[in-house]
Amino acid sequence: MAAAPGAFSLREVLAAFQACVTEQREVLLGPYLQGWRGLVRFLNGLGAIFSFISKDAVTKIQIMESYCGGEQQEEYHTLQSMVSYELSRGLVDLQRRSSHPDSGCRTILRLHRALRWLQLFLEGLRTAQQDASTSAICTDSYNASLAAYHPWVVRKAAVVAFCALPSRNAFLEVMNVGGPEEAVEMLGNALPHIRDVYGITQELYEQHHLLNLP
Ligand SMILES: CCCCCCCCCCCCC/C=C/[C@@H](O)[C@H](COP(=O)(O)O)NC(=O)CCCCCCCCCCCCCCC
Repeated sequence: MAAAPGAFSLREVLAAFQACVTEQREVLLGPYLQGWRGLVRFLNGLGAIFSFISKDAVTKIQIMESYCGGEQQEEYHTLQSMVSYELSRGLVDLQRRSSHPDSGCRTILRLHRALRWLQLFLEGLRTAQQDASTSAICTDSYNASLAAYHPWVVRKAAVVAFCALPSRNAFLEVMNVGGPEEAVEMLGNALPHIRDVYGITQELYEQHHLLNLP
């Protein structure tokens, strides 16, 4: 079953991550942020209990959009150009947040860590049994990724919110990609692109010692 015309489908959202990587293996920030916008829209549709998560994601997307549409927008065309621009101009707080608390580098790092959660979650969702618990898949993915960077109170609130997630099949249904088999197939096609974006970003941040920005 195809998604209704005009309906919001996660297929396009995940396709944005495919459009991120150029032939030169650079990551385009436009489609990257577009992908995140779509994910947040999807998250909002899951219920108000997730709004503390989507608010934080929106704040970070907006910070990035203001750079990408601002005076120095050329420098924010790709992740690579952003890193070299901000580092060469001393626009990144490396030890503690002070004069540049919202640099592009630290803001993308937060989304990058969340992308690892997304990758693990989608992999879990794709390979789990039909009757698996989405909230257990989500909790496991979170504990194996983002949780390490969050204080206790955020971890608690996140795990409580995950309990509100629908069952695996209902979740695949709200993705609006078609039936569960089609959704699983779409995830199989989308995941290599998400992994690719994650891998390129991770390598770039490692090279420049940016993985622990405050
Ligand atoms: C489907 C269930 C969705 C669960 C989402 C899992 C992620 C849980 C993250 C909990 C974040 C809580 C909010 C606060 C975060 C900040 O403290 C923290 C650090 O920022 P700071 O250094 O500026 O303080 N921020 C972050 O780590 C960034 C979090 C960004 C989360 C974006 C989550 C978007 C989720 C999109 C879900 C779409 C699911 C699609 C599946 C088919």
